[in-house]
Amino acid sequence: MALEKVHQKPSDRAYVTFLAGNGDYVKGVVGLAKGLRKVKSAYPLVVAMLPDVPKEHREILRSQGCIVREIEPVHPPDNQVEFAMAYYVLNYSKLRIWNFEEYSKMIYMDADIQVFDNIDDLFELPDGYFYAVMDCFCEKTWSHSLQYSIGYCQQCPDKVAWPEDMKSPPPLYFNAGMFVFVPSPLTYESLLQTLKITPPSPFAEQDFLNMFFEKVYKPIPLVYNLVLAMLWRHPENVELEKIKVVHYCAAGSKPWRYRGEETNMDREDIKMLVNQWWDVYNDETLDFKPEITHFRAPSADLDV
Ligand SMILES: O=c1ccn([C@@H]2O[C@H](COP(=O)(O)OP(=O)(O)O)[C@@H](O)[C@H]2O)c(=O)[nH]1
Ligand SMILES: OC[C@H]1O[C@H](O[C@@H]2[C@@H](O)[C@H](O)[C@@H](O)[C@H](O)[C@@H]2O)[C@H](O)[C@@H](O)[C@H]1O
Ligand SMILES: [Mn+2]
Repeated sequence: MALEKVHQKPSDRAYVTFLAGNGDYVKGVVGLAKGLRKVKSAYPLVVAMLPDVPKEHREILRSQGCIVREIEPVHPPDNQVEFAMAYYVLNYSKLRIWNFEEYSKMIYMDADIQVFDNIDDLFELPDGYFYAVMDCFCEKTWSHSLQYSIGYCQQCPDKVAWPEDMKSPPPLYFNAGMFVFVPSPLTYESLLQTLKITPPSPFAEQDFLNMFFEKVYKPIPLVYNLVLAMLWRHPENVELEKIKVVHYCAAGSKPWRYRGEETNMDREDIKMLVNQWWDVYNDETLDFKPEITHFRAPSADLDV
């Protein structure tokens, strides 16, 4: 009796993260893969990885159901700028994801992000905009900026107004650790060509993406990307129980390296969020189980 295989509908939507080096960010990717499974996301996780990611790490990610895609690095033009973190120069390679044209829409998330509630609804947002959560300028990492020296932050624009004698406040600025985008060869080529003539700046590809998408950037609520510094910089803007996505980007907050010693890392809410990350990472019931192919006999015409 012939058996027909029931196929899952192939998805042209996916989450995508970025992995470089042979360090411990691979733990972040495993955590993210398990977190997306825990919230029953309908879409796979693609990992855009640089050639320097070791075979062992690639196998770990494949065994967790990740779709592994090797990308070539993207280097910014030569520059004298000091990046806010020296390793940020790596992050320009994120731009390769715009070339994943087999996907109609993707959600990018850093490997130091965890998803605690299903956010698949973001895939239904109307095309034509670049969706991401607004960042905060109050951390010392921003000390190079005019905003920081004035004490201005877009998270509380009325607290310290932008000086009258200076031109209008800076355009809304997003955190590039999470965004909804449409892969497109045209956009990809334009990104790479524009990068060649754009002097690098302290927040590397995040600054570049903010400049590139300025006119189409549409903020989405911070529940979709809680930049941890918001907890102590703008607690009035945060309702922790409603947060869907946590971004462990504050210094010392990477769960897999957490020691609780850096500034603000001894906060109870930080300890709770780090423990929640570990609960997902250590939960073996969330490990990937290769899909059992469902076979079903074609509906036989019963002789009655
Ligand atoms: O050694 C590294 C550094 C960074 N990343 C990737 O680049 C992203 C951006 O770096 P990071 O999250 O540390 O920046 P932050 O959001 O903390 O500024 C990470 O989440 C990883 O996806 C990586 O894979 N290996
Ligand atoms: O390469 C630049 C990076 O810039 C961003 O991180 C920053 C930013 O959020 C600041 O506002 C915080 O103060 C800081 O802690 C944090 O590291 C993105 O998260 C990351 O993906 C990447 O684009
Ligand atoms: Mn990050």
